[in-house]
Amino acid sequence: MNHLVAPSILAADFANLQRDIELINNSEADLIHVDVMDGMFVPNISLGLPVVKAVYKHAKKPLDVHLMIVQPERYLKDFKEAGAASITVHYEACPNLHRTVQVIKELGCKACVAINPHTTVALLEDIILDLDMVLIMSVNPGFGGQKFIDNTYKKLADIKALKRRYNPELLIEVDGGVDETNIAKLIDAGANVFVAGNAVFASADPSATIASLKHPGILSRS
Ligand SMILES: O=C(CO)[C@@H](O)[C@H](O)COP(=O)(O)O
Ligand SMILES: [Co+2]
Repeated sequence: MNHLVAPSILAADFANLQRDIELINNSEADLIHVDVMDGMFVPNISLGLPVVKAVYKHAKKPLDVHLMIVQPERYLKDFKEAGAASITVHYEACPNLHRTVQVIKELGCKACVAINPHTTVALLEDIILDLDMVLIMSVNPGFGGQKFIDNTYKKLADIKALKRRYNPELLIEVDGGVDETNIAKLIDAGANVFVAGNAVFASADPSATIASLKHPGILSRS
């Protein structure tokens, strides 16, 4: 399949959020990545349900909601109602992960589990069959603009092997420090959904950057 690009609005201008949503709408982006942080699971607070609802009102692309919160099962229905097309919960935040994943699917959302850089891929073996997508964190969650962690490539090799064995349709998302310099190598390593925050919104021409993430190897800038 062709890979998907999901700009993260964490790096957007929150005072001009509608403008930045329209920018994504009119770009080659496939998804809109929404980072929800609670100041507990991660040392940062970002945005919550009212903002997700406001984004959904203007979004023409599916919302890929990444919950970096403790006990995310408390809010799954709320995020579905706020407009989430897919819901990502963290392995590290869910003691009853199987039940949490079933609830996400019963709500009609795509179910995704994220793992932090220190969490080994092997821990996903008994849940992978139930998932639509796995998110490999390539930075420690909590902040945009961090340096990509190279061990991600090893983790991609591991998740690719599990995917081949148990769930060939599984999507593999990479989140953190993705940009025009590493996306081609990440595609080669087996990832097919790419979150990009700073690479997009800190660039001079965000739409052109999205286009070049969508077509790596092709010079999309004139
Ligand atoms: O989930 C997170 C951070 O915790 C991400 O989605 C960031 O928003 C990605 O930002 P960049 O590393 O691409 O700037
Ligand atoms: Co994210």
